[in-house]
Amino acid sequence: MNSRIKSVDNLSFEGKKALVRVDFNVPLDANFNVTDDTRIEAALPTIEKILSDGGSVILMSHLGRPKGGADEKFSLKHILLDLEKSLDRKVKFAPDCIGDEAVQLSAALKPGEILLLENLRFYKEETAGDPEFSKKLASLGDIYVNDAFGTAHRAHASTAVVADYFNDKVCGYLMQSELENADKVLEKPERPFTAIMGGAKISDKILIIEKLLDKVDNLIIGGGMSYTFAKAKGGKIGDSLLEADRMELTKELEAKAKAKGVNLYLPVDNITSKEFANDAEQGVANSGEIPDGWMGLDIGEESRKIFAEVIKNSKTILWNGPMGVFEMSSFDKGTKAVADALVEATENGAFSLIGGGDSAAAINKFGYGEKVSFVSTGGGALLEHMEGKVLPGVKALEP
Ligand SMILES: Nc1ncnc2c1ncn2[C@@H]1O[C@H](COP(=O)(O)OP(=O)(O)O)[C@@H](O)[C@H]1O
Ligand SMILES: O=C(OP(=O)(O)O)[C@H](O)COP(=O)(O)O
Repeated sequence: MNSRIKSVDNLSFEGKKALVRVDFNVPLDANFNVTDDTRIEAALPTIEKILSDGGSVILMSHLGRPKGGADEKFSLKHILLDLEKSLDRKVKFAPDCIGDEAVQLSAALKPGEILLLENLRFYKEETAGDPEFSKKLASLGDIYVNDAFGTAHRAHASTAVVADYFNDKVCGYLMQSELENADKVLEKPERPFTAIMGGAKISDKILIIEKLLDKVDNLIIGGGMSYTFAKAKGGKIGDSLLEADRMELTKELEAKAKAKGVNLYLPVDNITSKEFANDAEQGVANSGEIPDGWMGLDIGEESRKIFAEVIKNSKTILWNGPMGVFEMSSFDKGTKAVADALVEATENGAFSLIGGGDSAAAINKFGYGEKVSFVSTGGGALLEHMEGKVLPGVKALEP
């Protein structure tokens, strides 16, 4: 981790009010119930540390991407009960993240008490990184703590600019462990090092794939993005996902992999379907031989075997993006096979890091959360960190 930044362990919070940026951007169902509380649970150690020092905690976060002011749908009060249950404590709520009430509630906080502020993104000044807005937030606390790794790639008021107004600014335990685990993969990984990339879009992941070619021994590409590779080679992909404007790029990536001596594995067979539906008619097709009217929605049995073998023989594994439409049980076998191999490799001593919202959801769906080395709470943040970009939320904590 960046040796210039301090963590919560370097300070005592006794008698202090800590303004803590967390990433409580969690998924909600139609009734506004939290469907995955991983990010809430992940913030608990930092909160507990501050409270046990004798401090109080003011939590601030965004939820979703509200447009144009306060919007009930994106209120953080939807997560309040979940947070209280996780902490086993009462949490106060400020219905506005700045203003008189927030100031009064913060000022009245006693040691051991927690206040949650309403969604920061109800103000456009948050994403704009407005200094005046940042100053108002800063006035609520004595010490700034950033534990929002999932949002550390954003240079927003609460993730970066606010730090300018504090002498004491530190990272929380989650931020610290996210950075340390990413570094295990980035710096001197044990070999063989295998990266598994999947998911829907090449365009989202192109930078990281290029960067990884300098580091990995094996690169496995599955999921929706693999069909653009197949099409670029002259194959037939039917109605499978295609990013036509990225076809040239896939050829360049293949050439780069070859030049760097990286083994590139693409699916050799696919589970196909007539429709994007769990119960639609299914088939199997070799890669590059998917008939018109069919789409590839998962990797096939032979691909699963090949990928699993490579993964099981690896000592460092990075996984980002599912192998198929794992949300539907008919198309989750490729993703499950990769997850199984990853767990086996981890049991045999490999270090496995899983990043990306959907890969983490897949790991949790299969009940493997505790069986892999580290599941990152970051999607975009992890990828940008791995691409070698300096995360604004981390940079802001430097003295
Ligand atoms: N063959 C495919 N066709 C269509 N969608 C796919 C396919 N394979 C994977 N996906 C979809 O890709 C999505 C995940 O992509 P992405 O957001 O890039 O992953 P992550 O969040 O792990 O980074 C999932 O919703 C999954 O259903
Ligand atoms: O969920 C998040 O990012 P992710 O979807 O990349 O994991 C973060 O909370 C950042 O949210 P944003 O992408 O709206 O800035």
